[in-house]
Amino acid sequence: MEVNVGHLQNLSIRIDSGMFARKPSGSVRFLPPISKQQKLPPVVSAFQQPLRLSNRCRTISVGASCYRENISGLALETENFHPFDKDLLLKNKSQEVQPHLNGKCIYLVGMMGSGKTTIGKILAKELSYAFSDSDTLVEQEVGGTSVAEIFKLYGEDFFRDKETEVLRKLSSMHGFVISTGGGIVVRPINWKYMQNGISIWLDVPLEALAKRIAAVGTDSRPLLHNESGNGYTKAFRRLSVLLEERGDAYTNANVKVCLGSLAAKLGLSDVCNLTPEDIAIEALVQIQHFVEHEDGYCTS
Ligand SMILES: Nc1ncnc2c1ncn2[C@@H]1O[C@H](COP(=O)(O)OP(=O)(O)O)[C@@H](O)[C@H]1O
Ligand SMILES: O=C(O)C1=C[C@@H](OP(=O)(O)O)[C@@H](O)[C@H](O)C1
Repeated sequence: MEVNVGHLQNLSIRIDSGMFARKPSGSVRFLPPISKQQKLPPVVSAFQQPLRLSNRCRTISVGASCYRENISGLALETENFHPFDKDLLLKNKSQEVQPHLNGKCIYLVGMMGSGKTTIGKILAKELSYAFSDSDTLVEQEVGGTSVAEIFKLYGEDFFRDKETEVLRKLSSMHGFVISTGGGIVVRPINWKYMQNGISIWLDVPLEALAKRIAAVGTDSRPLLHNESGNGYTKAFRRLSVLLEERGDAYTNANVKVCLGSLAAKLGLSDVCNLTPEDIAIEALVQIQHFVEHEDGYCTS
């Protein structure tokens, strides 16, 4: 069997079945010569699996998951198989990155609805870290009062003070992935606390943010109240203003995961087609780059 596997930027390769070693699980691994010949670093796995119809799955005949610099993986061609084994890629990348973190906390920053909680939970699980959410910690500090109630009863400044206090406490911790509130970036002192860990900005286009928020409603997000119009329009309008105010602050993060660029890299026309796993893998790739520069270690 011979198949075409993908286009990694300008690179197009052909792989034939003689280069595969089959594993009992049904997945196959590339034998070493392929990476040497093609100067491709670790091609993590290739596999075949039965047709699964889902709007997140393209159907192809062979899946290959590979990693090359900041290209997380891709495969194309013919019929009936999932593009690549994201779970395996996620696991391998986490295992590669984890020892170099030295227990440093990971802070996810980004606008409301950017996926900090969703991606944070995946990263925590894969890195064997604990997961925490600064909004939840603030709520606990205020005797179990919800963020929306805190805003209503005590105002935003009170909330921000509590948020900073929570971050100060977290800054002495290890082994946590922390999903922060979208506005945490506005106070410079908060960046000082986050400097003890690695901060990751999830940069998501406004349209996608507004869609996600419209789908879940704005009840828990007081800064999105007081707007007229339907859910999407309300969220879009308010988020535009907030992004205008905060856009620069997010760029302080150590690492940026830009969903627009990631979708383009994976050949997807819309960021809405990116799965949380795609985004988590990209976050790990970018963390790895950051740690490499910081520590001078190299994985390839
Ligand atoms: N990659 C994604 N694709 C589609 N929906 C997502 C994605 N990431 C998060 N969501 C959804 O968007 C909403 C907001 O996500 P969440 O993780 O709570 O964001 P944040 O913590 O940044 O406010 C949730 O309903 C979540 O299920
Ligand atoms: O952007 C903001 O200022 C806020 C974001 C919210 O957190 P999420 O980003 O988790 O929704 C929460 O902290 C509060 O409603 C204020």
